Amino acid sequence: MQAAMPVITVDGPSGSGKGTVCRLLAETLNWEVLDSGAIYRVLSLAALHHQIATDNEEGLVPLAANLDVQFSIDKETKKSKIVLEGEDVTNTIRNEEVGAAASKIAALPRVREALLRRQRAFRTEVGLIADGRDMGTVVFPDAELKIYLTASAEERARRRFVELNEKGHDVTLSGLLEDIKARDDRDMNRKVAPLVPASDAIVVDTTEHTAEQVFKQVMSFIQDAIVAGKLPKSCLPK
Ligand SMILES: Nc1ncnc2c1ncn2[C@@H]1O[C@H](COP(=O)(O)OP(=O)(O)OP(=O)(O)O)[C@@H](O)[C@H]1O
Ligand SMILES: Nc1ccn([C@H]2C[C@H](O)[C@@H](COP(=O)(O)O)O2)c(=O)n1
Repeated sequence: MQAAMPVITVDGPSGSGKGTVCRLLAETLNWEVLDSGAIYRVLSLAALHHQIATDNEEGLVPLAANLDVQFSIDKETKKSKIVLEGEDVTNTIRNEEVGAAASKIAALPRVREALLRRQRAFRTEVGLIADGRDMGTVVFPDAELKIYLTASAEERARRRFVELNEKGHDVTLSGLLEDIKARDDRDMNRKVAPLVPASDAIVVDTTEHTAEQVFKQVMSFIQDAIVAGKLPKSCLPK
């Protein structure tokens, strides 16, 4: 039987820099990425399209189990592309309303259960970088390396403010801080798979560090894991 491919999990609250670090890691190691938040976001958009409320677990479970979504990498731009029921939703799923709805849907135990197999299926031919909230605790408890990124809520709101301002969105820092705190509260205090560091995760507070510094730090943890025999030396670029 073929051995399971190695997994590095990167969990943490919204705006802690998971997506940024995961993209850099995947490029460097030439591994696949599972953006599990995108799956919850796509489901919340599908629920909106099908007029299913975010607290209607009965209605959401079959939608989650049969979600017609494709994740791919655009060959020219090298950016990820997400198609839901034939519609390109790559940008639509990134807005704050969809994020908040995703966080509500994600609190429903049977919805999470229905999405488990789809997430685990990302562990295929090469190594996997898994980005989310419960990657190290529930989805890949046997991951070779687990990272938990965090940062103060104020810094995370500031980062989001800069990002959305650059994209021309009309947002306020105080509004974003409120949204981030509400999302933290829901994600950290739900009954199933709450956002907590796995007991064997390395916790990195990124508040005072640039994305490049955080990436370098995580690369040093990968080096340590190789020395400890947890990750194969072949995972590093020649
Ligand atoms: N260490 C950092 N310092 C400053 N800005 C950062 C840092 N890491 C990421 N950013 C910026 O902060 C914003 C949020 O980062 P990112 O999307 O990677 O966070 P995330 O944890 O994946 O959030 P979410 O869970 O909501 O998807 C982006 O604009 C990104 O460029
Ligand atoms: N593994 C995951 C990933 C995401 N969620 C939920 C909770 C988040 O607030 C929401 C959106 O995630 P984001 O794209 O901002 O990372 O989805 C979860 O519960 N478990």
